[in-house]
Formats: sequence, structure tokens, C-alpha cells
Amino acid sequence: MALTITGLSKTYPNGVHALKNISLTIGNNMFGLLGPNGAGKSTLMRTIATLQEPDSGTIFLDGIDVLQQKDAVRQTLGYLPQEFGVYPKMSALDMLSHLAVMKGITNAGERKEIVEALLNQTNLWAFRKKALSTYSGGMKQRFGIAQALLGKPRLIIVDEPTAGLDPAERNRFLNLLSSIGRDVTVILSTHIVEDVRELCPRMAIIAAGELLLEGAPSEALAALNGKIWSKVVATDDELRALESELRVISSHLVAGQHEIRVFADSAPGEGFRAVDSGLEDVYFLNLSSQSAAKAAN
Ligand SMILES: Nc1ncnc2c1ncn2[C@@H]1O[C@H](COP(=O)(O)OP(=O)(O)OP(=O)(O)O)[C@@H](O)[C@H]1O
Repeated sequence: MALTITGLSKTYPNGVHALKNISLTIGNNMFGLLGPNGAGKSTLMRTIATLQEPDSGTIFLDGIDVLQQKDAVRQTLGYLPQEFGVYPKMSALDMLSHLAVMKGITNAGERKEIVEALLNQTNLWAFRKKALSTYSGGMKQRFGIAQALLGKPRLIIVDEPTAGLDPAERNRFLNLLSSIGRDVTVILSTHIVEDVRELCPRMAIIAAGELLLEGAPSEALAALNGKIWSKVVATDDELRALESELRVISSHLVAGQHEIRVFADSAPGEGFRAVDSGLEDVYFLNLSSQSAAKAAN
């Protein structure tokens, strides 16, 4: 399966330029779309899911013209939106059966089999008769995956699915996604770097509507090898001074002191130690390069 996005742009009526000439190819397996809030991820996801129109550009899912052949896309696509509404009083079993009918699974025997299999796959079988309003965040998200899998889609889009989940629920949800990703292409949109690091053989970073990077996380990490340096900085003044001289890509407060990470080809000065690069470095470096480029313009 290949999803090929070419020159996609979108400006909302209020003037926000949410997508700027995005071109991207997404193949099999899990693909991570990483970006901060407001980057344009949901706009891109909704456009692929045929729920809104771009101003220009094309999207092809293998031979299907996504922007023209919406019914054909919907038959092969599962979507878990950021805000996923259900009838709260309905049980998972009844809601999933209802959604299955809407997906065109009209044969009662076949529907029962599919619904039961999906509730088992998402570990919700024991809770199938409980009202959805009683579900935890993680259970709701797993239910969201069950509904996205109705109709055997080849492509599944999940938009910020782990935001708000506690660590155990998040873990369980990511395991579920990864098992699905073996058979189906999954696009995982997220602002959480670890989600991508743990699951996705390929990724893209977008911010302010622009594509900043596309590739394998391992390659992006390798490109930073030996170029990330760390130092603990005692005062705000020293931090400001270093920020004006060096490419400081991130700074965390650790026990009241700033621990900074700097991008540089060689040791940037006294007190710096070489550290392993992480995907967060890739992410913050790309975001800071974009801000610096904008400031220079
Ligand atoms: N319907 C809309 N009308 C006007 N502006 C919009 C609309 N939807 C999104 N935007 C704006 O477009 C930009 C991209 O939003 P989008 O929701 O696609 O980003 P995102 O990466 O999904 O971020 P978030 O996780 O915060 O939703 C933001 O500045 C947002 O405020």
C-alpha cells in the first residue's frame, strides 16, 4: 500500500495557513506524524480521511484518487479522530454493532462474528455490556480502534490517540497499535516523541503547516551522532549567554538547574559532555531551525 500526498495546501477562511505544500509518501507499516499543537496534523488527517477539502494538491491511495473517489477511500480506511463521539449510554457491543451496520455489514451472523472478534482483539470483551460512559480513557481509545477496524481497512489513521492516557493505558494502547501495524498501514499523529520512537519505522515532522523532515527515526538519529552536547547551567544569565552563542536545542530544569542540550560539530566549550542523541533532539532541532529561519526572514 502507498499513500502519496503531493503539494497539499490549505488556508482556513480566518487566514491560518494550516498546510503549506506538503508532499509525503507513506508505505506499509506504522508511520508517525509528529508535530506540536497547531502544526496541521489534524487538518492533514481529516483531509486524507475525506472529511475536508484542501485548496490544492493531490492524494493517491494506490490507484484511488482520494480527493475525487471518496466512497472508494472510505471503504478502505479506518479513522480514529481526536474527538471521538459515541452514544454514552450504549454498551460497547451495541455501539459497535450499530457502527458495523453503518459500515455496510448488514448480514447479522457475519456482523456478530466481526464485532466479537474486534472486542476480543482490543481486550474489551469482558466489558462489552458496560455503557461506554463508564469506560476509562484507555478503554475508550481501544474502542475507537475497534470501530476503526470495522470493514477490514488497509489504512488506519489515528489522531493524537495517547494524549491524556496514563502510562499503563498508553502502553497497552501502543501495543495494540503495533500489533495492528503488522497487517495494516497505520498513520499515528502525535505530539509525543516517545510514541513515534517506540513504534514507527518511518516518520515525518510537521510544524506550522510545513514538512520539516521525512525518514526513518534511526537515520535521523544517526545524523546527530557525536553532535549533541549537554551541560548543567547554574544561572539564568549563563543560560541566556549560551543561548545567544550556541544552538541550544532544549533545556530542562533538573533540581532547580538548567540542563541544556546543544547541537555542535565539536565540543562547544568548557563543561560540556558528549551525550547520545535522542529522537527529542531530532524533533527540537528541527523545530528550532524552523523558528530561526522564520526570525531571519
Ligand atoms: N476549522 C478551522 N478554522 C480555522 N482555523 C483552523 C481550523 N481548524 C484548525 N485551524 C487552525 O489551523 C492550524 C492547524 O490546526 P490542526 O488542528 O490541523 O493542528 P494539529 O497539529 O492537529 O494541532 P492540535 O493537536 O492542537 O489539534 C491551527 O492554527 C488551528 O488553530
